[in-house]
Amino acid sequence: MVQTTLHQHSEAQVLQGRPVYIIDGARTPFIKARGKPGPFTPVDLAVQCGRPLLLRQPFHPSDFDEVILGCVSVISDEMNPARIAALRLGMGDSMPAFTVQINCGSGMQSIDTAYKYIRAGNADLILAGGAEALSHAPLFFRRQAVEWFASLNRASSLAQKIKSLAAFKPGYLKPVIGLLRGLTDPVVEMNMGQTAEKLAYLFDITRQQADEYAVASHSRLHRAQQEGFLQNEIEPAFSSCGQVFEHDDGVRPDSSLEKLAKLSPAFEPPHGKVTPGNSSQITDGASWVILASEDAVNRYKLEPRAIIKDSEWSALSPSIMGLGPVLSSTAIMKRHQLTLDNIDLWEINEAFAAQVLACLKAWNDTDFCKSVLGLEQPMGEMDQSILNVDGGAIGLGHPVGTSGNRIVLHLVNAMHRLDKKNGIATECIGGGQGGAMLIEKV
Ligand SMILES: CC(=O)SCCNC(=O)CCNC(=O)[C@H](O)C(C)(C)COP(=O)(O)OP(=O)(O)OC[C@H]1O[C@@H](n2cnc3c(N)ncnc32)[C@H](O)[C@@H]1OP(=O)(O)O
Repeated sequence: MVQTTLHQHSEAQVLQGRPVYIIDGARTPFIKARGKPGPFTPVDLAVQCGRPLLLRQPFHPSDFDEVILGCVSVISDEMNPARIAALRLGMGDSMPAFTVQINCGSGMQSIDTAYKYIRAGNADLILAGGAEALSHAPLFFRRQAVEWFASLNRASSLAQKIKSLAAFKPGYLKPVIGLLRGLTDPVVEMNMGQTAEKLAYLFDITRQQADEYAVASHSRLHRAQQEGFLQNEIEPAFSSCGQVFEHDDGVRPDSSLEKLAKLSPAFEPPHGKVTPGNSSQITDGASWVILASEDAVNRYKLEPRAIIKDSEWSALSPSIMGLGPVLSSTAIMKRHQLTLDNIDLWEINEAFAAQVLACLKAWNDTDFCKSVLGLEQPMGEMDQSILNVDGGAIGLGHPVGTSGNRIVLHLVNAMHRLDKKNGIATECIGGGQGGAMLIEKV
């Protein structure tokens, strides 16, 4: 049984303040990390999609009040990537900018921070994004190697230097892969894939169910690409050596249950259910959303696309972090007296197929809904035809600091295309948290 309880902010605390609108947004194509640093750093990616986004606005880039950017794996040449991106985007020396990090929630945290600033009257126009280049995740030396380098550095005489050099062991050169460390929770000592395995076990998700979900995810994304549903959110990215990236390149249109069934478990061999085929991919990408107050809308004659109605963050054991969307979305639904059926479209970030399916099962589980969510009745079954309608991170990839931003951007676009009134974008967060936003089409 899952041991956690829903902690909810009070209604009075969250439902006051000025309306906050989503005006526009753009992202790069998501580019699969292929075992070596990709062509773009996080700031490069943020600038690639930020430039065309800013150029099409009726106001000057310096008219923003603030830039907020989510980024998990900040590289050492780009400390505070938000500020570097703002400067490279021509927003001016006086543009304040800060970077937020809440693991996989970072790209949504930037939107939520902007939402709360504007709602409270502290700002009128904010550029909020996420940028991640997982292909650039660092390699570390192990501790013994760092100590050896330090002793070599300290050696002042020739004799000391020779002594230090003689102490070198070839094993010191074996790197520690920063990405693997970053995707492992240090408190429960489980990597993210193992947390999905735990949910598969707790909620009895079969390998076939996870694979079926993954096949559907690839096929929805492929259809969205073919039909041009993603064209109004993707801006091409141009590398310095002339490569042009126009499409998300992780999609495998030929995915089938037979092919996926052949893949070995990635995290709990030999019997685990989480494989490379039903996990989110390791990917580079960036996304931005522009948020504005009513004053800014009137001042610049903007056309709002959506209004942010509410947001919620929740926390639970890191070992079951994948249930974060259930907690945070339910808190919002309770506050607005909504049921699963009242939400027209859902974006649940696909960290793992088993994790998304566990969320759906949790909402339909009487004991879970009673003991964890404090509900008399289960929330019920979600209609999967309104969930991740154009695929998700299994096919697209999951640049961790960006995905939360992308799902909000995409939800708004999908609500307009399908003429749907409201939607929830939600995600699980490594370390044991969840984030959700309730969005309404304007
Ligand atoms: C809070 C959160 O959001 S937690 C989530 C955070 N993110 C993560 O934890 C990342 C999870 N994912 C991973 O760690 C990695 O993707 C792994 C370890 C599962 C797999 O890594 P890789 O082996 O590099 O995966 P890769 O995508 O290259 O697939 C390996 C092979 O599987 C096979 N494969 C994968 N997907 C498919 C598919 N849909 N159909 C057929 N074959 C497939 C292919 O043979 C592929 O090799 P190829 O690309 O040479 O053809």
